[in-house]
Amino acid sequence: MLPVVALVGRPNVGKSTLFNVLTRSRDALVADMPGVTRDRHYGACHLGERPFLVVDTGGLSGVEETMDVLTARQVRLAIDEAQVLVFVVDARDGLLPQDHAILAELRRSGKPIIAAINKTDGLDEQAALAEFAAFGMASTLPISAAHGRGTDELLRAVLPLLPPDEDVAGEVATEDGSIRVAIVGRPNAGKSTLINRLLGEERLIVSDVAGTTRDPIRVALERDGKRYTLIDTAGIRRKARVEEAVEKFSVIKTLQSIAAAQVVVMMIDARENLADQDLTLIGYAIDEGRALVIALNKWDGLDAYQREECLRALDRRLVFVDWARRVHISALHGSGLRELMRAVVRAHASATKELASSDLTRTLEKAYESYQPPLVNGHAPKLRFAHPGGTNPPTIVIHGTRTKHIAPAYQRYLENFFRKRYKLEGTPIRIAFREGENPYAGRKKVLTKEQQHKARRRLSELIKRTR
Ligand SMILES: Nc1nc2c(ncn2[C@@H]2O[C@H](COP(=O)(O)OP(=O)(O)OP(=O)(O)O)[C@@H](O)[C@H]2O)c(=O)[nH]1
Ligand SMILES: Nc1nc2c(ncn2[C@@H]2O[C@H](COP(=O)(O)OP(=O)(O)OP(=O)(O)O)[C@@H](O)[C@H]2O)c(=O)[nH]1
Repeated sequence: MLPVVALVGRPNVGKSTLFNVLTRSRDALVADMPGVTRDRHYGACHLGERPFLVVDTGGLSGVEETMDVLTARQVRLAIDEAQVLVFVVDARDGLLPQDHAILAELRRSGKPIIAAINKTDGLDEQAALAEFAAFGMASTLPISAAHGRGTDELLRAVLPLLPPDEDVAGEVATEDGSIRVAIVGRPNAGKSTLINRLLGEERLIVSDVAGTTRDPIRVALERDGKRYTLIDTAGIRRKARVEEAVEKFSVIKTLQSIAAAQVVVMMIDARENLADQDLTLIGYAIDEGRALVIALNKWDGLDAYQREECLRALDRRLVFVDWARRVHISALHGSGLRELMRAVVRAHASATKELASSDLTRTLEKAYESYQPPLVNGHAPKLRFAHPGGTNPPTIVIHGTRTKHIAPAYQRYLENFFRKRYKLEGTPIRIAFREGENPYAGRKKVLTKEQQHKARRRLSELIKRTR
């Protein structure tokens, strides 16, 4: 499972800024729960050699009476869930009594703590550090989250503290050739019911009480000659009650399951409206490059009008994942499951499809010929070669000039072109542009068609050898 690093500190010390640097996200993943005063952010950090989940806890005030009790409890749960705590303080404010109170609390957890002294830009670093020496901590690092300074050092300090990678189920699953499937969705969407159905036995306990499935459970499944490893997760709780604390908890589990899977089955209760959380989860799965199938569950209880309304609403809100197959199922009665698993297999096949350089380049040429990117200062960006950059998700590396100026709309056009050509259903596609790394770079000479062809072949051989 992805290890978890929690950012904790007073409000306004720069946790969100640091979070954005670590996750490189423009739009942080916000788990918005009704009745929760402060949102928490979750995101994956892929900067080091090992990815981890970052949780921006939203802040402890250190003064119990003045703060929302619920918020404090959620921060504590994040602390419980994390393997490493990054304690963020503000060098400009100096050391405040609240900082001491928060640190005392972090220490009670017994987890490794790194103190990040933020906003040291424009300050004398040594003087800033000296003040916080009173913490008596081994790992105290000056950073400037806003300027991205010191964050590499922070990563270097965090990585050795992460638990060893023990995603055994994941490895075994890869070895035995099974498809790792995460079944995610809000509480009561029917995740456990679906798994029980697929397995044909009451292996998991299903209950009407939201929140019966606490931990990710992995189960092997063989069906129609295909092998799967199913990952069931706790749903994201919505009840504004005592269990709310557990709600936040499970966001982490859900994200860990998505990270461990190859295909995500997003379960949506067709009797309920699509919630922002559903979209948030889909967005996270796409960001992580996971293949995706959308299962509209509880289709059994709907009349024709309700079905139509449901589909219309989905069409409107899920345009950004129009490549993901939607399957209507009834986990309870077992209908639609064959189609669901077929969609999973197809999505997995697309996500892991091997694409050939020569063919990719030909497709790129076709795409470029039929529609060219708009001119930049009177020059058209040139796209010359394409080669595969990896699978799950399929990644296509395109070499050319002025690629920095290619608009997102054109990138989407290319994505769609490649998607159609290779029939990539159910998986996101990544396109990466590279400047000046092609064999023509620096050459003035205009090559003939035949020379171009030769050079392209040489390039693809080179790529094959270096991969
Ligand atoms: N000078 C300077 N300002 C910073 C730095 N990091 C963050 N800030 C500023 O500090 C303010 C608070 O930053 P946030 O990232 O929102 O702080 P936070 O801890 O997430 O705050 P809460 O969301 O209230 O808990 C913003 O105005 C940031 O621009 C830094 O490295 N240097
Ligand atoms: N009518 C109908 N009810 C269903 C269907 N699938 C599940 N349910 C019911 O929905 C309720 C919740 O199902 P669960 O499988 O426990 O849902 P879950 O997503 O695992 O829920 P959590 O454990 O809270 O995360 C149960 O009462 C199920 O019987 C379905 O296809 N049709």
